[in-house]
Amino acid sequence: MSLYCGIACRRKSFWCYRQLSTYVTKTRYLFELKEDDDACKKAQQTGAFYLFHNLAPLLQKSGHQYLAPQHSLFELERLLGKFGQDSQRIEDSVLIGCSEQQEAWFALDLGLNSSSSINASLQKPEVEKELTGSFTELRKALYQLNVKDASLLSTAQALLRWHDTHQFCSRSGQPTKKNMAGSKRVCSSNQIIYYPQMAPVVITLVSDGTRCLLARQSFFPKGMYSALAGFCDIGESLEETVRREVAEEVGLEVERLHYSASQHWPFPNSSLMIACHATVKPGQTEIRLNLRELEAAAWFRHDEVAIALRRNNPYTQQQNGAFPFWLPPKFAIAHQLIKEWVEKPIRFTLPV
Ligand SMILES: NC(=O)c1ccc[n+]([C@@H]2O[C@H](COP(=O)([O-])OP(=O)(O)OC[C@H]3O[C@@H](n4cnc5c(N)ncnc54)[C@H](O)[C@@H]3O)[C@@H](O)[C@H]2O)c1
Ligand SMILES: [Mg+2]
Repeated sequence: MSLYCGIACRRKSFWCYRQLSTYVTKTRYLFELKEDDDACKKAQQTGAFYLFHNLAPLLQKSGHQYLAPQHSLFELERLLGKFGQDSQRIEDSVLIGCSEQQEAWFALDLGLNSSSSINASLQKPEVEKELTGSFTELRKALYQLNVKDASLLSTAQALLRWHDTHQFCSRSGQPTKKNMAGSKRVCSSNQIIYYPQMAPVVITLVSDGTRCLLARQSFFPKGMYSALAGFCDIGESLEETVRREVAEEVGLEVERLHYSASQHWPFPNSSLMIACHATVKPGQTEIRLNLRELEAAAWFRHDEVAIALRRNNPYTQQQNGAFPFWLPPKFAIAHQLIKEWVEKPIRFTLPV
């Protein structure tokens, strides 16, 4: 950014935004709303609100799809008034993004206990009737939302859950207060700042060159297999987590690693999934299953996996009572990782 633009920015003139790309302008606008409560409150005037009830988003069915309706501040104030709630409750909303035209997007949960208003939570059936929608479990609806809404509602649910479970300071026990945007909470007595956290999880597709290793946990739907996954322990690098988790879960030693992609995964809490491919030492492919962690694990041939990728889950039981194996849905990073292995040879770069 040129000096002139830098000086102009300090005067917050429009000119400096004109030189920046839309994405940079949008990112800086969101940064400003997180840092400046007054700017964030002002943005609510022209913003759009996504509503939740006990972490379930308000959705409307449209054919096989779900739509996520937005509500203006005026509509929200009218709704709260209709149910005898003061508009103070809107202070519980969290900033979750904005449009390219800098229309800020917020999420507000009408079912969780409010820390800003004395009123009780709103009753779900009445609100659903008024808004002609239904508060739907996100995990069920995720398959039928468009990519933008799925990502936005996942972020919103994670942030709303985080605020609901971090109402008090873990050191003083005193109440914490969120800033207008909901990007942090501060302890009212010792000023400790708490930031929303995601737990890093590695998800690894281990291969021996021709086959890949898939596993299932006992609570997986019948027949579903996925890549190995595990939370990073404190102090570990990602490479160390991959090595440990594969050794822990299937008793194998990985030797090379290739980073693939990452994904925010809101279930059951907020995880940051970091997806990698890994290879095992040739000839050292005997699986020694850790039954504490997994129900089953096996090597699968390329052709078997390619067929399973095309199978819609959940697959119906066969005559012999078996469930042919199937894979996580397309929006799960496990599916993308497995699809990547099927479709193109992986160039392993990192030694583990
Ligand atoms: N998006 C996807 O494609 C995909 C695929 C597989 C798993 N996952 C997710 O990855 C996560 C980890 O999978 P896993 O269960 O095999 O992990 P895992 O193998 O580490 O086993 C889970 C255990 O890890 C311990 N643990 C350590 N840190 C934890 C933390 N921060 N939160 C919760 N438990 C913690 C707990 O004892 C827990 O029982 C799960 O939340 C799962 O939903 C996502
Ligand atoms: Mg695991």
